[in-house]
Amino acid sequence: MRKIEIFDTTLRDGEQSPGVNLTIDEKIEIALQLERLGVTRMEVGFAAASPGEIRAIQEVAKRVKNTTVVSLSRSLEGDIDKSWEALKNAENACVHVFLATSPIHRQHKLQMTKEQVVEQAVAAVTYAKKYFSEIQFSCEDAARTEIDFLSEVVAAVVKAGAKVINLPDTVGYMTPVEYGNIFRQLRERVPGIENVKLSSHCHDDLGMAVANSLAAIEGGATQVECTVNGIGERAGNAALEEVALALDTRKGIYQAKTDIKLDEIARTSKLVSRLTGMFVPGNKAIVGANAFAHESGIHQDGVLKEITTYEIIRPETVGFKSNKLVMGKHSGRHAFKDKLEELGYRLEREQVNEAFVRFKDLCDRKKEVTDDDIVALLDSKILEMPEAFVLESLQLAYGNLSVPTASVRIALANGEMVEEAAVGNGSVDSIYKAIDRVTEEEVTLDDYKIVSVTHGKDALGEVYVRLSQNGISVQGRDVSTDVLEASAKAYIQAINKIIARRRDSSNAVEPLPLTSTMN
Ligand SMILES: CC(=O)SCCNC(=O)CCNC(=O)[C@H](O)C(C)(C)COP(=O)(O)OP(=O)(O)OC[C@H]1O[C@@H](n2cnc3c(N)ncnc32)[C@H](O)[C@@H]1OP(=O)(O)O
Ligand SMILES: CC(C)C(=O)C(=O)O
Ligand SMILES: [Mg+2]
Repeated sequence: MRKIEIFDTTLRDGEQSPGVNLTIDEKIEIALQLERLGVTRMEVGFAAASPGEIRAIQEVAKRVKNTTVVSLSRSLEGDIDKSWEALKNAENACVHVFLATSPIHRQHKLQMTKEQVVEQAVAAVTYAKKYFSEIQFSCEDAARTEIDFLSEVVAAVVKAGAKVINLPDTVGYMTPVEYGNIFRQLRERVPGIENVKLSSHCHDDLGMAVANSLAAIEGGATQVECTVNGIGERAGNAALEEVALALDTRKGIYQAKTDIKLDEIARTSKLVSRLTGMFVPGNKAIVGANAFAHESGIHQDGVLKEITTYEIIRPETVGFKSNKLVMGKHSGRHAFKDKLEELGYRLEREQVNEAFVRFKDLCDRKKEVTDDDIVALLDSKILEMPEAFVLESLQLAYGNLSVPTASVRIALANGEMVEEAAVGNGSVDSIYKAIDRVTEEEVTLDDYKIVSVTHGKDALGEVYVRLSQNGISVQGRDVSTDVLEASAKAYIQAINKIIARRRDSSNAVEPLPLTSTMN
């Protein structure tokens, strides 16, 4: 079996998804889960993008010990210096230097000749050696680069000291046969290529990112770059979970294995979805809500007789748990703690107690509490920030022929209670106007999404909002059986985040309340 290394770029290319902007704490959160998932490398950001990005990479690098932490850099000394600043305390660090090689990018974007591209790529790799023992070089838009020139650039950067060569299909243009052949041809043409790792990086513009990644493996790649849930620039990147499961399920074909702990996939997917606000469609392979659901009679008959008639992967394989303990109002602390451990959380006694109170509160509102409900409760707790405002109560007067009126009672940090009411163009609008009157914050609501995270009439609804104020953009989320309450809490959480960011423009990292002990 060949070993395939998984290079996760959820925190870099994944964060390039429009509307996604992770805080430092959120990046740490996801990074720790990626480490548990078993990725070989994780690209945490692009250090030169901002001082906050450098701090995020530094904070992740402090905590992650078993995975190589990567920062992306243009082929510029200044970018490489910043990556070093971000990574110098990492246990295992790698700089990922890139330069576009295709004619379109050379001519229109870089306005450089072939000779200048080779020269700048070599100079960058040579400069990076000053700091880093592990250097990955990417020929951006490799897939649309003339094969002779691609071979020339790769030969030059390998000679200069690059240890990993990544050949991205930056715009998702390739077919599997074409992309696999690029790897085959480079292996034939470039002297010394057997001494470096070859890596794929595929985008999903034509829906072929995973197929192309697998074709790259067949062509000789030993590293695959991908993101959780396939998020990323434009249509996204190859989905990590799909690559991992394709290799595992069809090992007879690919003869390859990864270090991915498959049963951590469901948890990782949920965490990334919640923190990025990029919801997973129901029909998404491996992690969609319907990925293991059988709806039609003939299928149901088949799986009842023999599960493999319609199921090629067991849900447990990727960490979807079967409900062994039924949790509800009559459950005690022991059963709850057992359930948390079954779901993969290892919490301190105090944290269990705190979660238990929230669980009991939910039981009063919901007949049966499912595993998803509990994970949602814990994840919403993880997101809590220092609170300038706390919603105490919410009342809404609504009728289909009258204007909705919301009244809110909100606790301020000094303990004072403030009440306000407002009318609006709908229930949510009236709630948000009443909250604005209390907080006196001028914010713009850039995005509002609502999804059902569990099933049934009393299902938990998750609300996601994105707010901005003077260039600061934050997300807020909350989960509740009452979507209007969740809407109010998500909005207040986002306002609290804006205040925290503004107050602490140096952006010191808050200790993580729960997940540092999540298993
Ligand atoms: C395919 C990918 O995903 S690549 C990664 C994309 N990710 C990002 O861009 C996110 C982070 N980016 C940023 O924060 C900003 O773009 C920065 C800080 C890096 C640069 O900002 P600015 O200095 O304002 O430049 P801007 O982004 O407008 O333009 C990019 C410049 O870099 C140049 N450039 C692009 N790629 C490279 C490269 N690999 N090496 C060297 N220069 C490059 C462009 O030609 C352009 O140069 P010009 O200003 O001389 O025309
Ligand atoms: C920076 C590179 C690796 C990239 O993201 C791409 O080419 O898509
Ligand atoms: Mg990319």
